[in-house]
Amino acid sequence: MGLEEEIEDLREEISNTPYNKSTEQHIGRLKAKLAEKKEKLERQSSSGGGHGYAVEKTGDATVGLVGFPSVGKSTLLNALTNAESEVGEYEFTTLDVNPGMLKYNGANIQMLDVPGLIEGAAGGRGGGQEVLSVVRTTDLVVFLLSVFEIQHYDRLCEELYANKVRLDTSPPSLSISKTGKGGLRVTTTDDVALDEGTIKSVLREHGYVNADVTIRGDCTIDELIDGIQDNRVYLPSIVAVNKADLIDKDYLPTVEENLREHGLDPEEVVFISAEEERGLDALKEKIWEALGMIRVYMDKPGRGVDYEEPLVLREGENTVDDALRKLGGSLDERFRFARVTGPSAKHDEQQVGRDHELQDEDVMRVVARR
Ligand SMILES: Nc1nc2c(ncn2[C@@H]2O[C@H](COP(=O)(O)OP(=O)(O)OP(=O)(O)O)[C@@H](O)[C@H]2O)c(=O)[nH]1
Repeated sequence: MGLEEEIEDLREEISNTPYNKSTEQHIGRLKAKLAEKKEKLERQSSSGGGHGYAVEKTGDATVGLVGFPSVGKSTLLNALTNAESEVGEYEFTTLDVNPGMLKYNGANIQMLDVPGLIEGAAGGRGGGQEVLSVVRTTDLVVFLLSVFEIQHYDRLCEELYANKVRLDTSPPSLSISKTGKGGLRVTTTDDVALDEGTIKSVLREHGYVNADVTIRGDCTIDELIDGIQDNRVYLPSIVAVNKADLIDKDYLPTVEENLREHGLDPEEVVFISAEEERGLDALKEKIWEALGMIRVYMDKPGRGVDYEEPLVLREGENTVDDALRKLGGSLDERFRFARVTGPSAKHDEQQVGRDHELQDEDVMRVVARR
């Protein structure tokens, strides 16, 4: 039996087995087997080369624009990114991915129009796999849906999931250290609902015989497998609904209902018209927030505060130390302390060290040795 057939058989068995406490361990083993075989198949099919796009990332962050053909991706990209702006030199192995630079709040946000994300893309048909691999390198996924085709959202999510992109969730807290003997020793926090037997059988299918394993926080079998295989990408996502100009007020409740049916909150999506350039400010703001971007205005000796070109940081990389690294030059070595005024400061001109976490719209002056 070939790998593909084995995968099909496993899929069928999983879907035919009811999930309950008594079958959990069995399902765990099947799912782990399936995941391993899928990995193997992927390794085989990718060994022919030609995999992956070379996308040169540039700017403060990169956004992948994902949607079905003709939803208006190119129109939106043109509307959001300034054609005159310096887009820079990009090296693409093909021209299928169109880059553009969105300038917002002083930040340069690289936008990649990712076309060709079509049915079966994650299965490797139609070259979609390479395109999907571009999405894995971005910092944020922006789904673009047509106001008439909200249902496409499910399909897009499935394609990304199959390509190991996990949206709006974090990896399971899992640590595995191999030991020489003693079998599998599993420690979990109280909130972990998975059975120890299930956890062990999933680990065994992945080749672990002797190991100390700790899991903190509840997770599903699939999330556990994600954590063990350790090659998933975790990204935030937002949804924009395009062609809003084509509907009138009476149709809006229908769209909202469709959104809810597909697990989307109408309050959270951004309605836009790329063609008429409406709703774009709200979309830019949403992108900014989802990327967790932070502006720091530098107070430069003798030149005052530069409000035009802030230093742009991201949440999680927003300490004074991160700022120094991004500023470059010798400032890092000569740093003595910084003075910060703004949201992160207890008072104006607060003296802070390298560990201080900056917030959006702080003003910072670096005091350095000469
Ligand atoms: N009415 C209306 N039409 C739009 C809007 N945005 C895009 N269109 C139209 O929809 C069609 C497809 O737009 P594109 O921007 O080429 O779509 P795309 O997603 O880039 O399509 P592919 O290149 O096939 O992936 C064009 O005829 C656009 O003029 C919109 O907001 N309102």
